[in-house]
Amino acid sequence: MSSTTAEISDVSDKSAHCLVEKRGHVLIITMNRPEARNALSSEMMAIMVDAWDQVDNDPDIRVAVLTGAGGTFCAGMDLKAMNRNAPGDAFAAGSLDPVKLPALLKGRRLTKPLIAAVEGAAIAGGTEILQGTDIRVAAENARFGVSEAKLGLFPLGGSAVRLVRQIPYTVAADILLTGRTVPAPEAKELGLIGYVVPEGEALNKALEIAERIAANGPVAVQAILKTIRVTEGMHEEEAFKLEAKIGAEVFKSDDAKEGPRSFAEKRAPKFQGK
Ligand SMILES: C[C@H](/C=C/C(=O)SCCNC(=O)CCNC(=O)[C@H](O)C(C)(C)COP(=O)(O)OP(=O)(O)OC[C@H]1O[C@@H](n2cnc3c(N)ncnc32)[C@H](O)[C@@H]1OP(=O)(O)O)[C@H]1CC[C@H]2[C@@H]3CCC4=CC(=O)CC[C@]4(C)[C@H]3CC[C@]12C
Repeated sequence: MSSTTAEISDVSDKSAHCLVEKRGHVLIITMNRPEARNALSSEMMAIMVDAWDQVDNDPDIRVAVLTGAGGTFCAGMDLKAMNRNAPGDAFAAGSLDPVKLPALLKGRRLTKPLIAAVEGAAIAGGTEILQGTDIRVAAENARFGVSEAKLGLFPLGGSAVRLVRQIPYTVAADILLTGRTVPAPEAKELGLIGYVVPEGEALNKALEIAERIAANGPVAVQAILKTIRVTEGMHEEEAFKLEAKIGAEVFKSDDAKEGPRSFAEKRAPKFQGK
């Protein structure tokens, strides 16, 4: 039995706004308010932060998958709750600092790969959190957008900074300023997502990718990810120095010995993540 199809080892309270499920080496985080199209609630975001901590701190977890329940990824911030509790008041009072929004992976990135599995709408906050993921799979019916401006809001989930770094400038500016919806095929063409799969298949495809990553050497995977993160935006020469430092450490690991040994012995590697 593969790691992701192994018996579920931990499933959180099914009525919670976010479900966290460990399958083998993979942690699946499911935004779970389908009746509100998985709009972000305080409870949901608190569970997400705990899940990110679990991903980073549990050495047995090698990959994480973020998805939404009920055929929707996420409809962004809970607009009804926002009416009751305007974020502007909290900003004015200084009780909330939007420089870092760890739930949305703004100002915080995971040390393990995070794969997004998107069905249906990923709107506003939904597309904002998507930009904090590493690999993105979407169903044919998926649609994206950073629609905050349409509501007179600012995309404080980080898109005004991040989107222009992830897709071509003019398209990012268009998406941010018009708030228009981007269908999955266009998102794939832009490189905002990497895979388009038939409706209902996003999670399966994401788990298939997760399994491939989980089968690789964890020390190498995490070092590659770290290098991508820390060298982002750096001059090449400076970046290569950091890359060399991080990369050379990998060669000291047991995993780096096990890989070539398994090849010579004509068997699958058994990586320990050390
Ligand atoms: C600013 C940052 C982000 C902002 C936003 O995301 S704004 C949200 C924009 N979203 C939208 O405009 C999408 C609205 N929804 C739709 O268009 C459609 O529902 C859909 C296309 C998604 C689906 O269509 P559908 O036909 O299938 O379904 P419907 O019939 O329309 O809906 C079904 C049902 O769901 C309800 N629904 C849908 N969407 C929402 C929603 N977004 N909110 C509430 N309810 C929704 C709909 O009403 C129907 O219900 P019914 O009862 O039947 O009517 C923010 C990102 C992060 C924030 C920070 C987080 C940390 C902080 C904490 C704080 O306490 C506050 C400050 C802050 C720092 C916070 C600040 C703001 C952010 C940065």
